[in-house]
Amino acid sequence: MSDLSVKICGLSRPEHVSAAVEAGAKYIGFVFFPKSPRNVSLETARDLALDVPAGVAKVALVVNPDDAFLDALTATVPLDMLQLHGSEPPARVAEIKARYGLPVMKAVGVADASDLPALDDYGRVADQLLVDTKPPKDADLPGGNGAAFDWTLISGRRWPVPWMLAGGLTHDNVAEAVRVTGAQQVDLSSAVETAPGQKDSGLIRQFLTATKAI
Ligand SMILES: O=C(O)c1ccccc1N[C@@H]1O[C@H](COP(=O)(O)O)[C@@H](O)[C@H]1O
Repeated sequence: MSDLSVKICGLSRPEHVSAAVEAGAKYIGFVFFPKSPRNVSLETARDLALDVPAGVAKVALVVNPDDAFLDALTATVPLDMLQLHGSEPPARVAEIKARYGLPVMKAVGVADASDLPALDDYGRVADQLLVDTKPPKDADLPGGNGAAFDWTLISGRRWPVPWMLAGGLTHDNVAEAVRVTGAQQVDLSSAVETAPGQKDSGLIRQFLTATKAI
């Protein structure tokens, strides 16, 4: 039995939250980014979050948020973690941690070796790292594009905080991704959808079943 922790991100319907929780996901992610097909309102996220049992972390994915938005988010949605998926510098990560008292996971995009020092920088201030594929400069979304990076870039690398692997993970490639990187946590969105933003309970179960065989 695998000890791999799985985060299913970009959920917007109660049946998909239930499918993820029942299949063993340890983190549930809600996206607050208007350009994303997975964007949810504060009220939708609140209602979904209220159904998530203790022991499963409710994560809000935000992109370069200002304090006014974070004030409203944290006042409305019961959360266990903030995921910063924009270009927030380390000082802003530290400021958000201090202001809201929630653990912060910082996403860092990787395309080549020049992206790796940022992981050390953020590893000094964030509670967790999310090692994701760096999007192309002209991409609409800073993540959630279903594209993997060269996992050998982080093979054997470790940071002083827990970390998740993300970017183009599927039920077919997750075992190899874990073998190459040594990840103990993984995060995904696109591969458990039938179209952008359309989650599928069967695909969610299929992914979690695949991780149990690792
Ligand atoms: O999913 C989104 O719409 C999204 C929007 C803005 C920033 C990040 C987003 N998704 C995150 O991207 C990674 C990888 O996703 P995928 O499996 O490659 O689709 C994951 O952390 C998502 O939470």
